[in-house]
Amino acid sequence: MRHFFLGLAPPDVKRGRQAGNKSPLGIPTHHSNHSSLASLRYTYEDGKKTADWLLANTKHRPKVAIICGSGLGGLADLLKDQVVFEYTKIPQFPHSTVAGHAGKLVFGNLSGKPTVVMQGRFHMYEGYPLWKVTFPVRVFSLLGVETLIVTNAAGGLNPEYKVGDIMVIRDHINMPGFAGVNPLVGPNDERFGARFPAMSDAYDRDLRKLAHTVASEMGCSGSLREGVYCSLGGPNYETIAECRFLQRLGADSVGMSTVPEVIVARHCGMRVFGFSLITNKAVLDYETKEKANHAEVLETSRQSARVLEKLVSLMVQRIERNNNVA
Ligand SMILES: O=P(O)(O)O[C@@H]1C[C@H](O)[C@@H](CO)O1
Ligand SMILES: Nc1nc2[nH]cnc2c(=O)[nH]1
Repeated sequence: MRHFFLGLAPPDVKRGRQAGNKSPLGIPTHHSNHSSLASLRYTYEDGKKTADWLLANTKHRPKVAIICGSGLGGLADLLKDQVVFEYTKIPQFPHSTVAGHAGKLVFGNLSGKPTVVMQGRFHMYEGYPLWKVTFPVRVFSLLGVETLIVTNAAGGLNPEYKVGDIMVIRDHINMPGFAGVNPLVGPNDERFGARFPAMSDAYDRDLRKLAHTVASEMGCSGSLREGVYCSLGGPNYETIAECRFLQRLGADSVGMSTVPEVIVARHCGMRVFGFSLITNKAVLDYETKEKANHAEVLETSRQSARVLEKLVSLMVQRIERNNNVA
């Protein structure tokens, strides 16, 4: 295993056409108007610079990328012939700030397939704008990744779901998107994708089918669900009224991530598959004393991670080049 501690100070993010004061996360603290905010983003060239740096520092050429949810980073340990980069050492990469997100990018072979795994993702509630949250996905696309697998820890809204169940994501509800909070807001660079991408087929049908096949071969189809994931901004967990509202909207699980990554991946033509691990039941009853908390989320992830890891690695084994499933 090789670790990179090259001591490179991450170069400054492009600030569009605007200079200004910045917070420690590189987020501007003063904006003159909305349009200067919209032009503040990584450019295609920024993504290329980071991708080229990674390609120069590893011989791996991944076709599959996996983003690990809270407490689910153990998946990266299954990779053979690892090359590990700390996020803090990768030019322009944001840094992880949440417990259960190690902040490492791991390249290697998973089930014999060249794969890159994010041990830790970025969330809007950490103070990152969505163009930063989703930067790694564009870097993956520039690395040549064709398939993105996302995992997350989520609250179960569907009354049938139990803690420890794994939900194949069939579809999502982008709650912040209803208010215009979307990673694709701002000038569109056609080199990544079209101005108005469709999202009706965001989660690949063949990969969803494959997940059910693999789960039944593993003998765990009883705890495999399929449903709709709803993403909120966080960081607070939901009120009871919000949980009831989301249930009525048709959401089966609720979390604080994933959707921006999926939107950006679909925008640049990647095939997407996702799992929610149901780490806690959403609180729907005013009489209960139960409350969601991150320690419980991490503990459930720890207990159920092995099954999810096996599911993912068996699925990767069957993903062929050019988006086929073996
Ligand atoms: O990164 P994910 O979506 O797995 O993490 C979830 C959402 C919050 O970050 C955290 C709350 O417990 O878990
Ligand atoms: N928003 C939200 N995110 C979660 N992540 C894990 N559990 C939950 C939850 O109940 N709500």
